[in-house]
Amino acid sequence: MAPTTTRPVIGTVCVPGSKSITNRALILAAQATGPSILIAPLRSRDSNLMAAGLRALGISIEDHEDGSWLVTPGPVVGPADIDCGLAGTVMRFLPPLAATARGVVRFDGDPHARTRPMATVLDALRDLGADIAGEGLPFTIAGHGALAGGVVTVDAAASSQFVSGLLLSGASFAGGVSVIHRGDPVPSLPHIQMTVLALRHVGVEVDDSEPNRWTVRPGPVSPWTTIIEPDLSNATPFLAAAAITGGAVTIKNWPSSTTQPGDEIRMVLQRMGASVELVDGDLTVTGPAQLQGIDIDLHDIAELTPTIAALTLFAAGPSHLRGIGHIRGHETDRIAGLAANITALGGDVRADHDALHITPRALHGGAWPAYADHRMATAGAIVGLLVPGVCIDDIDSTAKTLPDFDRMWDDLLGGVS
Ligand SMILES: O=C(O)C1=C[C@@H](OP(=O)(O)O)[C@@H](O)[C@H](O)C1
Ligand SMILES: C=C(OP(=O)(O)O)C(=O)O
Repeated sequence: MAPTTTRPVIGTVCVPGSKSITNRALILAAQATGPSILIAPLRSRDSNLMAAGLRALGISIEDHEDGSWLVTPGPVVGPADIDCGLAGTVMRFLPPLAATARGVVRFDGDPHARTRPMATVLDALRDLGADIAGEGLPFTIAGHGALAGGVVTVDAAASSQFVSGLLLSGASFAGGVSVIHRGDPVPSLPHIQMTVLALRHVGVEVDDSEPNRWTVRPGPVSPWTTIIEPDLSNATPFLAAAAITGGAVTIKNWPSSTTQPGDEIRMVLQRMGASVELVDGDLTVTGPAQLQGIDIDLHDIAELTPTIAALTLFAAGPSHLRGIGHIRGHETDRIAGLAANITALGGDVRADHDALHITPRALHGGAWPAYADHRMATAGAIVGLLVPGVCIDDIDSTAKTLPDFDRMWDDLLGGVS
């Protein structure tokens, strides 16, 4: 049962490392010319699965007591069985590296993972010289110890991760890789920028001067000792708690500049009427007496949709969340899931093929299925703050990126700061 509150939520939260940065850093460290240290990496199901997958391929990843990971690269070898769980970053980022392995590498994942879009990555790898059986999870790569690489055309309208995955291992392909996108606009483009900047950081040459074309030159990857930033998307439910209750929540160590699209929550909350202040790495959101509705295109920051949808339920007027068609391929069909859950609580929501239109009205308690989706679960927790009797069936789904979510949420509501 989601905890409710009758008073403004006030407190301070430290959010663990970014999923997107941790899993990029792991893939890059696995290809480096020497050991890398990841300081404060995310330790969650998605990042543990990435680490387990790399270990299965022969990469050494040592756990240190302070929570850091020492990654020592080695030859990428099969046979290996890789569990992707429900992690998009594992299922799209690891196969390109596995395609350079010597030996057979089998991939599978959770039941719903088998329905997430995957064929684009596998077809692209085939075009680049890989020997693959399967069209989606489960699939098998018969690695020959090297991948030719070269130019490949993909339709990445369903996920930016198709592009990021190919680029992240491109320096290890014999001919590098040039990825050309043809199709509707690529969603979550800032996540590709995150990939490009991470590659440059480890000395890989990337040309992204033309829209919809990214070229990675083959060459060495430098070791990377880095402190992983907090996960800004995972910070959003805590900020939402302040925004809807007229409270004030501070997130520690908010980066002053970042490649994480989650940073855009500042703009969203401001547009909805909250006050947002970033001082010396502390981001504080103070909720207004009344939030305003918002009409916004979330194509670039679609990962934030569940949190923003929850916020809009408590606004003064209607909201329109547009450009989010591809989130039907996320952990669950998030458009359908949000629409069903909001409707079940008495809410007024209309789902288009690529948008949610929400008009606030009084809600009542009821079931809020998580559909194994961490962000659906945290969206339910936000709603439950002000709607007594919201029952989230699977709060443990938050372990995908934030295993401690329920304790952190309770601590915040208990006024621990
Ligand atoms: O590259 C990444 O780390 C991610 C890219 C985005 O995927 P999509 O492009 O499929 O939205 C985002 O939603 C996901 O949470 C993480
Ligand atoms: C879309 C998400 O995850 P994934 O990396 O599994 O695609 C997400 O975390 O919101």
